[in-house]
Formats: sequence, structure tokens, C-alpha cells
Amino acid sequence: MGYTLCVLGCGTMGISVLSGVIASLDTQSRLLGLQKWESHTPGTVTPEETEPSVPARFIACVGHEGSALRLQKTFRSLGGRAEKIEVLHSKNIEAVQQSDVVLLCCKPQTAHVVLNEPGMQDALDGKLLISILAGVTISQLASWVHSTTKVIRAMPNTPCKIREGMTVVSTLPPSANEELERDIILKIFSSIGRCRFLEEKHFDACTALSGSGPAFACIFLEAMADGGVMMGLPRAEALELAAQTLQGAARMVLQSGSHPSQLKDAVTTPGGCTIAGLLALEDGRVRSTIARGIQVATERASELGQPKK
Ligand SMILES: NC(=O)C1=CN([C@@H]2O[C@H](COP(=O)(O)OP(=O)(O)OC[C@H]3O[C@@H](n4cnc5c(N)ncnc54)[C@H](OP(=O)(O)O)[C@@H]3O)[C@@H](O)[C@H]2O)C=CC1
Ligand SMILES: O=C(O)[C@@H]1CCC=N1
Repeated sequence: MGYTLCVLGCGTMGISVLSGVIASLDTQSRLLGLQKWESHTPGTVTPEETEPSVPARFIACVGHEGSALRLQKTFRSLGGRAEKIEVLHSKNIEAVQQSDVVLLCCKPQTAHVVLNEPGMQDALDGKLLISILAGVTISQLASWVHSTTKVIRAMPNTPCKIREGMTVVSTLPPSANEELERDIILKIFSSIGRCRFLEEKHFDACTALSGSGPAFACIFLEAMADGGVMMGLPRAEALELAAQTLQGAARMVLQSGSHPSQLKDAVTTPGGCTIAGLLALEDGRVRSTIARGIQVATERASELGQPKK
């Protein structure tokens, strides 16, 4: 029988992760021949009926009534399992008490308040707490909960919403439940994109590169489209060309394992237009500007959730 997953602070990222996980479960059910996830075709079962590492019940918590109403509407509009998500506001303790796994998705600066609410430590006793908060360390989080709560960090990104996410998860310390915990984590984050484990010391860099990355990529995408518009392309077509081109190039790197410079060289005809464009970009120090952006974002990530100096 599946477990109960609580998203504590279900804003932009909570919605991205939850709707991605739910879309993945709905897809699996459809592939199993279950037209409607709650009605059984004889001989088939929903994924969460057999596996303890698959979420079966979902609770989404927010801070305000208005957000709860908006969230309910959002989930209803998605259909499928999303319609069954229980949305609560100002009831964190009750929600965590009823859950097995808690995904902490509030702001870094409110983590301390959320986790120190009277009753929260007991509610989290013996449970898996997965924090996606930028900059808040495992040792900080562990100091706010009982030692029986298993604390890990994950850094997903907004494309999790369309199951094209990138999530980095902190390496799991050895424990009796390690296999089940790994399975639970992989079932969540591999169902919504790529997932890899890395030591916590890399988390600020991952936060900048893949957590903030969609924003950086969108700036580049928008600038490419602007160039097309400058040269007379209609805006909608320019955006489509830019987005599909970036997606295609990224997929080629991931699928072929080739170095990006090999793919770049393959496009660059001697004396052609690509080298002319590349040199103009290099004149604008495009590479160091982008790399420095990641450096500065990493440095800022390390300050988030930390006491002000
Ligand atoms: N945005 C991104 O791309 C990424 C963000 N992150 C991390 O994810 C976290 C969330 O970011 P994001 O989703 O953008 O932020 P949002 O502001 O969109 O979401 C925060 C959520 O927390 C809720 N909340 C506030 N106070 C409480 C409370 N006391 N109890 C329960 N819920 C509460 C808010 O509800 P209400 O609105 O009702 O107050 C809101 O739903 C951050 O820590 C960030 O570092 C990580 C990777 C990527
Ligand atoms: O900007 C932020 O602080 C968060 C963390 C990564 C993406 N958004």
C-alpha cells in the first residue's frame, strides 16, 4: 500500500513537483489500461496499490486561505489524481501527523518558523523530511527536528512540472531504511525528470546551475528570439524557433554524450555565418558572463536561510 506525501508550503515549486508526480502516476495507470484511475479494470492495479515506495495520498499545505482556494482550483482543473489532493491552510501539524513523507517547500527564511511550531517535532518523529530549500543546510534542519527524523535535501527545478526537471538529492547516510528511502526519493524525482545524488557540499552550485538555471536559459532564449524579431521574424515564430533550437541542442548533448564544442563545430562552416555570429558573442564575453552568473548565484544561495551578518 502506498504512503502519504505532504507538501509543506505548496507554492510554485510544490505545485511543480506535485503536479509532475501526479501526472506520472496518471500516465502509468493509463498504460496499465485503467481509463479512470479510481475504477479498476479486472486484473490490473494502480501503481500505488502494490508498492510502499509510491505515494497514494497527497496533502498540500499553504499559509493563507486565499492561496488554498486558488490551489484547490488549480488541482481540480488538472483532473485525475490531482482532484483528490487535500489542500489545507494553517494546519501543518495535522497534515504532517497524517503523512509518512514530508516535502518542505516553504521559503528558506520561514523554515525555522514552520519547523518550530509547537507539535511539529513530534509530528515529524520517525519520518522522512525532504527539504528543497535553497541555502538551508541539513545540520540546520536536523537541529530543528528530533534525531529520529531523517533529513535529506533535494534541489529540483520548475520544469519538474512538465516532467523535464533536473533534481539533485543529497547522498543518503547509511541506515536500516536506506533502500526504501532511496526508492521513495527516486520514485518522486525520477518520475518528473532526471535525478542524481551528490554530496551536500555541492548544493549551492546545483541551486545556481539547475535550480535557477531555467531563468538563465529563458533570458538567453528571449534574447535569441529578440534577434530574430530584429531581423523581421514574427515574435511567435521567433520564440518557437529559439525554444525548439535550445531544446534540440540540449537533447543532443544529453543523448550523444558529445562535448558541446563538438556540436558547435559541426554547425560552424568555415567562412560561414555561424562563426561570424560566434565571434560577435565572444566579443560580448558571453561565456564568462554566463559562468560568472552561476558563480554569483552560488554565492547568494549560500547566504539564503542563514542568520544576517
Ligand atoms: N522557484 C524555484 O524555481 C525554486 C525554488 N526552490 C526553493 O523552493 C522553496 C519554495 O520556493 P517557491 O515555490 O518559489 O516559493 P513560493 O512563495 O511560491 O511558495 C512558498 C509556499 O509556502 C507557503 N507558506 C508560507 N508560510 C507557510 C506556513 N507557515 N505553513 C505552510 N505553508 C506556508 C506559501 O503559502 P502562502 O502563499 O499561502 O503564504 C507558499 O505556498 C524555496 O525555499 C526555494 O529556495 C528550489 C528550487 C527551485
Ligand atoms: O531564486 C531562488 O532563490 C530559488 C532557488 C533556486 C531557484 N529559485
